[in-house]
Amino acid sequence: MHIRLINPNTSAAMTASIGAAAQRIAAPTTRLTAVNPADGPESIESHFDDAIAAVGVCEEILRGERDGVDAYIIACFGDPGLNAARELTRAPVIGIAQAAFHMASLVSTRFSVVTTLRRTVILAEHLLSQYGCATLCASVRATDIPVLELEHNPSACAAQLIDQAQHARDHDGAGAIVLGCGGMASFAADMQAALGIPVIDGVSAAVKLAEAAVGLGLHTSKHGDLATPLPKSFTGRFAHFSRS
Ligand SMILES: O=C(O)C[C@H]1NC(=O)NC1=O
Repeated sequence: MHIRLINPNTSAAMTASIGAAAQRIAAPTTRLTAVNPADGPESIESHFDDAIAAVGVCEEILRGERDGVDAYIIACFGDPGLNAARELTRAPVIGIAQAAFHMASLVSTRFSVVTTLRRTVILAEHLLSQYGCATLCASVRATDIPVLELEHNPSACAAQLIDQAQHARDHDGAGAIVLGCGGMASFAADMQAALGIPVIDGVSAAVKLAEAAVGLGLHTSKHGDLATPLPKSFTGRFAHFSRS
């Protein structure tokens, strides 16, 4: 099967690290390709960034349809454009936040999210509610690490992530930790060894869930709200989205 990872930000270095993390966990028979839009935010750390990034996600889905992709992963913790992307394909589309929350719920009764900037906490809280996981989440803790700092200064970032995860484990009642960024994938194994509790990276969780969905012969439902969008004209910079 062919799984396409879409890093919705335009950081090529983060796309490469996401692809490498996915490759470490994918089945030998799974072909992985990792891409990012040419246009859009270099990192996604706000509602505005999220909205702009969703357009690039949809463009990458349309490219993937031409490439015969079997499943897609939206490798940004805000899951930008997730349901819009699902309208554009019959293939499963897995968001790393949704994947991580559900994977954490299989190995703990309460988990905490450790994420980047404080202002993104509400994005995670909105997704927890949207996915029906809010009652399973003990806390969402911010490290105030800017997303791209994960690439630039990993050792300092690892220390801050561990510190917040230890507080979540010792004071919030978390039995597991969800990493709140696609760029944190490479930290999961060391953090799990240091903390002694499950640490879930959404990229890895999404790869295994995508493999499972394809293996089960599941497709995105085209009945109701995720049906292919109705034919309509788009103008100007979005003209390429027009469908007859
Ligand atoms: O929401 C965040 O802070 C993390 C999110 N932003 C990004 O550019 N990739 C991510 O996974």
